[in-house]
Amino acid sequence: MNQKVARALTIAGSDSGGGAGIQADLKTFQELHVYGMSAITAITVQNTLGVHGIQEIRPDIVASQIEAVTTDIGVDAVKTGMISNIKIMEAIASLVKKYKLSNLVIDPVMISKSGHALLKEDARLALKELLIPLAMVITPNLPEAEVLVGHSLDNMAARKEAAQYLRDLGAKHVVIKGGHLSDQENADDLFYNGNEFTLLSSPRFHTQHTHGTGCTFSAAITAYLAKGEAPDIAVQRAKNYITDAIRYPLNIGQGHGPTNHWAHRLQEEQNEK
Ligand SMILES: Nc1ncnc2c1ncn2[C@@H]1O[C@H](COP(=O)(O)OP(=O)(O)O)[C@@H](O)[C@H]1O
Ligand SMILES: Cc1ncc(COP(=O)(O)OP(=O)(O)O)c(N)n1
Repeated sequence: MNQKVARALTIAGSDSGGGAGIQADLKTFQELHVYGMSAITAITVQNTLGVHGIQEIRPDIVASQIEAVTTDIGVDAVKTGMISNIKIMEAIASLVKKYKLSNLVIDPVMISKSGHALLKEDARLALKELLIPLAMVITPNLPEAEVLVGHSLDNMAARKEAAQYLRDLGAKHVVIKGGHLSDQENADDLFYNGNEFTLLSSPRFHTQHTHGTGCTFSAAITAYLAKGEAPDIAVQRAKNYITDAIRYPLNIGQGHGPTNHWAHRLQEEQNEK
């Protein structure tokens, strides 16, 4: 077997509970048959009930992790998740430029669903100025998009304008995720490629097991980009992946449990029986 292996790097925080962050990203890469690598930005003490502590990693150590894998193994696509402070953000942006990591997916993680701040307020501007201009795809959830544009986005016209604003900052493709629109029947994400708007649509499942949905979705986009898919296709395939991962929950933990990374295999396994 002499097959080319697609390689993806996640630059994100560790979630000890395994539902979000680095752990969710690596599980997603593995499930989608992409070789996964990591640069850890912070260690969180976390479970399905919440975030109980954070230890940031030194910026030079974050940078060294990125350099180590980029210069040796190589990276076909990269994603960022939790980047809590400006110094780490500066280090990442400079290496993305140095190594011309063009397939960059930015999940602008700010607050966990349990309400814990994962990005310092003074780092928001750096996110806009340093990282977003480098993005192939950016995937804010609704509250994150509102912070980035600085006002509420309570209707579709406002969300389309926000997507254009993020394009103008330099992100080539924008997905404003609709998971937080809990009064809507569907979980629809607004995708914008600079020419047209598309809805990535799925049924909305009434479940408390949505911890790490954003991480898993952005990791799946990264995996498909690493495999050579165009961004328009990568986001749709990632939407299918996260939809199944939410549709068939694992029912783990006492709080907001993780998504099911094996779910996309259930159909295949049924067919094999
Ligand atoms: N209850 C749900 N049912 C179906 N899809 C969902 C649900 N909640 C979130 N999603 C989907 O999961 C992905 C992540 O969205 P979201 O939860 O908004 O992000 P985040 O985890 O960053 O807050 C999106 O594709 C969104 O539409
Ligand atoms: C270490 C770490 N990174 C990111 C998040 C946020 O994950 P997300 O996919 O947005 O889902 P929720 O945690 O908000 O449910 C996290 N919690 N931890």
